[in-house]
Amino acid sequence: MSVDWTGARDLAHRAGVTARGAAEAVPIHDADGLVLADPLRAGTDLPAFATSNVDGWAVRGPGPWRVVGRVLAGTVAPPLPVDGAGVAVEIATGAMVPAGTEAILRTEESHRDPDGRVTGDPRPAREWRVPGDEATLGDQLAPAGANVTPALIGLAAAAGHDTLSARPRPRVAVRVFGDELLTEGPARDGRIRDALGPALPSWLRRLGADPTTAPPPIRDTLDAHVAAVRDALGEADLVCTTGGTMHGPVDHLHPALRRLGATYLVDTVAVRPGYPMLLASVSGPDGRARFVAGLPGNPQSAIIALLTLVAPLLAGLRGGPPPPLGEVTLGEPIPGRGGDTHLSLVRVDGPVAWPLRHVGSAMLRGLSSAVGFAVIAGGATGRAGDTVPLLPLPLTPGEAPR
Ligand SMILES: Nc1nc2c(c(=O)[nH]1)N[C@H]1C(S)=C(S)[C@@H](COP(=O)(O)OP(=O)(O)OC[C@H]3O[C@@H](n4cnc5c(N)ncnc54)[C@H](O)[C@@H]3O)O[C@H]1N2
Ligand code: MOO
Repeated sequence: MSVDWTGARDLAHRAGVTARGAAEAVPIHDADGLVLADPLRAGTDLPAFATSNVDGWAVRGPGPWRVVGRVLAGTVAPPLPVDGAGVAVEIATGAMVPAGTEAILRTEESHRDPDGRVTGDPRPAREWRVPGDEATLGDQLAPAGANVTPALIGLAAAAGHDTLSARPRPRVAVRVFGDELLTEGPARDGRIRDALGPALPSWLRRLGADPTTAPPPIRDTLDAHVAAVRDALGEADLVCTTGGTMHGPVDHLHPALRRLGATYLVDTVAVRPGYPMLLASVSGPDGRARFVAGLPGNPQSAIIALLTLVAPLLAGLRGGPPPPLGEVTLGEPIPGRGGDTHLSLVRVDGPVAWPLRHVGSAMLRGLSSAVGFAVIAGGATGRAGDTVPLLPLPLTPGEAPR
């Protein structure tokens, strides 16, 4: 039974949330691209101690000030002594401000008298930071569910953390079905190049997964399919298969899933292209669910299945929200596909989306110059000027074709 396209995305995300593993303490150096499982809290006050913003003189009492020492960054500053006359210590940017400091005079705005004493007019504004200026111990710096970005890694380090609470990237195995597939050279003798095996790991990495290396295409026999999926389930949280989702003479995915005792979560989606996609779960040896995503063999349909089922599932497994949709205004009409959702490859120019050519489900040429798919809901038709959702391709900034 087909589910509608929005329902399929929701279902896949919820399946991921339900099956996600426990959070781990991941070293901050390995945490780039993960999702925070717990809020990030300040492990110290920031700054942790009163810290000079400038190179200069920390002074106490009236000037001219007698120099009584020097304090560099990385040391503990003794308090400034009380003296009838004024005293100063030379201070470096980043150094601890001695207790008793009343002002810091910048080096370039100070003078040394012939007797060595310091004179000058400190600026009225405080030239140092005090604990709590940026954060107080225990303050929430980022919520659970935040993406671990380079900026967040730096903040976590500054706030005293060696590890971050996150789930490791889901491991994904790819298995490509089809006796017609070549792994090198041009199409020949009725055979064509495997266009999915080489591309899927790169898409999967951009979706936050850790793809394992795909073996050569699997032979078109039921036994080979069962063995391939069983073997892949042993090494991964999710197995993405390609091809064999229909019921043709050598389409073996459904019988293989039956043999493996899989439970269907989604079996066909009311979307074009991509209709025969599926998502099933299999209980792993540890009792935790493992998943099989059946991506159709037509290459563009496979990418649609990846974005419809695999991306939300991975987001759920990683502890993140469902992947968000954008919004675009259609520059040209895009027909509907009857009761099915139509995903139409587009490029965008500002807020306006333009449909592309070469967008048949067996083609990849349109995909390679697209930023995503305009979503024309089932029963609707897209008119020029209509605002519709955009399903973006998971491209890193700067990668989007212009
Ligand atoms: N009688 C019907 N036939 C088909 C229907 C239908 O409704 N009734 N639906 C079509 C749709 S929609 C799709 S999509 C495909 C899905 O097919 P499968 O998932 O079973 O995939 P295959 O039959 O193995 O391959 C389809 C097509 O894609 C090529 N292919 C497969 N793998 C790759 C790859 N890794 N790289 C490049 N190209 C690949 C394969 O050679 C076929 O041309 O079914 C339609 N049929
Ligand atoms: O998924 Mo099929 O590509 O609708 O042609």
